[in-house]
Amino acid sequence: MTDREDSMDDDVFEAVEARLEVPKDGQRGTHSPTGYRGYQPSIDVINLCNQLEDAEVPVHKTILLGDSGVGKTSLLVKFDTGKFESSKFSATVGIGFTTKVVQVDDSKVKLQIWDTAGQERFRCVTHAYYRDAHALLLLYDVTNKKSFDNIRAWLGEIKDYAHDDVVIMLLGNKADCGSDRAIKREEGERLAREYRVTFMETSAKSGQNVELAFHAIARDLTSRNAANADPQRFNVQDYVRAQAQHGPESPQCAACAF
Ligand SMILES: Nc1nc2c(ncn2[C@@H]2O[C@H](COP(=O)(O)OP(=O)(O)OP(=O)(O)O)[C@@H](O)[C@H]2O)c(=O)[nH]1
Repeated sequence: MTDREDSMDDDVFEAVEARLEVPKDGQRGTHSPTGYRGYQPSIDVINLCNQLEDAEVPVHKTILLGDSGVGKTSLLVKFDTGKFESSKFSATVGIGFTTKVVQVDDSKVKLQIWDTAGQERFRCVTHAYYRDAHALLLLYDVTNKKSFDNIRAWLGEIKDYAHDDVVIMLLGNKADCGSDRAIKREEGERLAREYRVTFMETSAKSGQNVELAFHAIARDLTSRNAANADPQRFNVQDYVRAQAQHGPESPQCAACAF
């Protein structure tokens, strides 16, 4: 997972990194007398190769949604960089994206992940992006009851603005906040069951289930694209349950699916 494209300019959404190693100081290797051993292509050739390679990787648009402060940006940053910065809370303004390449079995899948502003005043901007979304990660904060109560309203908006077949995953974030917890895991499970969406608790701080959430989405979207070719269709809920049981994370961190 080395390729990142971004539309934001803070330290998280950095510039694109070249995936092929570019010679230092712009120096190029020279032709070897016995062939091309040691030859280094120019940066233009490297960029062209990257573009051609990119064109073959399917892109899935995924959007992070939920009230302001639930941890959408933090979750994305954790997935993208592995870092969490608790001291830094500046509300997202508008919308921006970053791109991550995820390995699904033998193939690569590109998740174009859009981070939206949770604040009400940006809703009309973000609605426009729902329409062509393939997947939606809907977050609430397990320490904030209001953010949980608002999930029904978010699901209503999704019904109004997104495609009927959009993949939805409900995430109860900040699962690391033991004593401050206001919403039990069972309440999240119940809500997810009611709306027939996959559910798990996450923590952008500890990293709990962060990789699993995005990888499950990538797998589900890949299998939906290949649905005609694969009669044994992938079931995201079974996958999440199996990963939670046998994955590297502890039982308390388990994900649930319905
Ligand atoms: N303890 C803990 N704090 C978290 C977690 N995720 C986010 N936070 C903190 O919660 C605050 C809000 O996080 P953001 O990621 O900015 O929230 P957001 O949903 O992107 O907010 P908007 O941009 O306004 O929509 C920050 O202070 C984060 O450090 C988590 O998993 N655990």
